[in-house]
Formats: sequence, structure tokens, C-alpha cells
Amino acid sequence: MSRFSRLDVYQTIRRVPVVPVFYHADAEVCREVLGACYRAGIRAFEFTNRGDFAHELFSELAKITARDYPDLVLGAGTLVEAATAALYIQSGANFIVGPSFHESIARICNRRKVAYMPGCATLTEISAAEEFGVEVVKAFPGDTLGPGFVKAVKGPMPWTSIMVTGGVEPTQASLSTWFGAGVTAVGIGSQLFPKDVLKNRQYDQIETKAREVIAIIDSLRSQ
Ligand SMILES: O=C(O)C(=O)C[C@H](O)[C@H](O)COP(=O)(O)O
Repeated sequence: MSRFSRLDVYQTIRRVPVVPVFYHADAEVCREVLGACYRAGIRAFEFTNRGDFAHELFSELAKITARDYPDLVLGAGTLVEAATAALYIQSGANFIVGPSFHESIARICNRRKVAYMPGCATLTEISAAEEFGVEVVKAFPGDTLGPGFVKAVKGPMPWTSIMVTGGVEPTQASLSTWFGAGVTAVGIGSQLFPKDVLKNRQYDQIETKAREVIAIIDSLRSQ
């Protein structure tokens, strides 16, 4: 069962509005990356369902999180069917993310009172997700939709909360554009975890970059 209510998850994401999006097949790399992000101040982390046995890696991360990072909300991403979402909920997922919206996943998440942040790319999809209780939608793929999409949605639908994922850069320019457009949070994957940094096990660089991103967002929000 999720250790956090849905409200806890949304509040955590609003407080530290950057969600690292990560997958690696090596359990030790996963543990180190999670630790580096936590030390940087990250409090919501998405592990994506990208490889065989990914749910086993996730289960281990969920146990480590409950023991060592009790205030971190751990989510499972890349979920496109209810059965797999249920598997991750049973493994301790505090929130479920996916590239697309599925009513069947929303039903399972509502049944278990777990936050669901589905990928949406049109106002119709966002509306459908909100009718199924989704509090924060994921605008995906962010770099294709662009900040103009977020601004356009917030006009007629100012109640909509958006986390943008896909192509977000951990830079002042990119973050100020997205937050300026009105996103609630950003999800960052490949640009926070460059392949060579992971290959060379330079976890301190990941920690530094994540800390920088949080500081940039804090400064943008205090302006
Ligand atoms: O599968 C999901 O649930 C996703 O979130 C898709 C991608 O992993 C993110 O969009 C990360 O994108 P980048 O930051 O461009 O690497």
C-alpha cells in the first residue's frame, strides 16, 4: 500500500517541482542515482518501466526509499495498462505515470487511492483525465507540444495543473520558459542523467545538477 496519500504526493511535487525520470538495468546504479537525487533535495522520483524485470528493481528501490528516504515519494512511469500499474502499486508505487491516458489505469489508481499523472497532448485528453480524478496531468511529449501549449491550456482551463516531461533541459533558459508558461512541475530524464556520467559512475555530478535545478526553480518562483 502507498505510504502517502494522493494529497501528500501532489504537495510534495508542488514543493519541490522537479521529478527525475530514470531507468537503468543495474540495481546498484539505480540505488546510487536515487541517493544522489535525494541528497540534492529531490523529493519525488519516477522510475520508468523500461526493461525486463523493471518491477523487481522498482520493488528494491521502494524498500530502500521507505527505510532511508521516508519523505520521498516514489513513482512508476511508462505504464500503459492497468495490470502493470497494479503490479507497481502492489510494489509500493506512490504515484503512477505514463505517456498516455487510460481510463482503466485511472480506475485502478482511484480504487487504491494512488495518484495518477497520465500523459496528455490535447485539451480533450486533459479534460477526460480530469473527469477521472487526475489532479496533475503530464504534458507529453513536452518538446513537441512546447510552452505555448501550456499557456494555451491555462487560458480556458486555469484549474489544470501540468507537469511537463520530454525534452526539458536542466538550464535557466529552459526552466524559466516552462515555469513562465505556467507548469506546476517538470520531469527531467536524459538531460539530468547523461549516459557518460552514468557510465563513469559520477553520481556527485548528478547530485550537483539536481541541486542546481532546484535552486533555479526556487529563484524563478520567488521572482
Ligand atoms: O515513459 C515515460 O513515462 C516518460 O516520462 C517518457 C520519458 O522517459 C520522459 O519524457 C523523459 O524525457 P527526457 O527528459 O527527454 O529524457
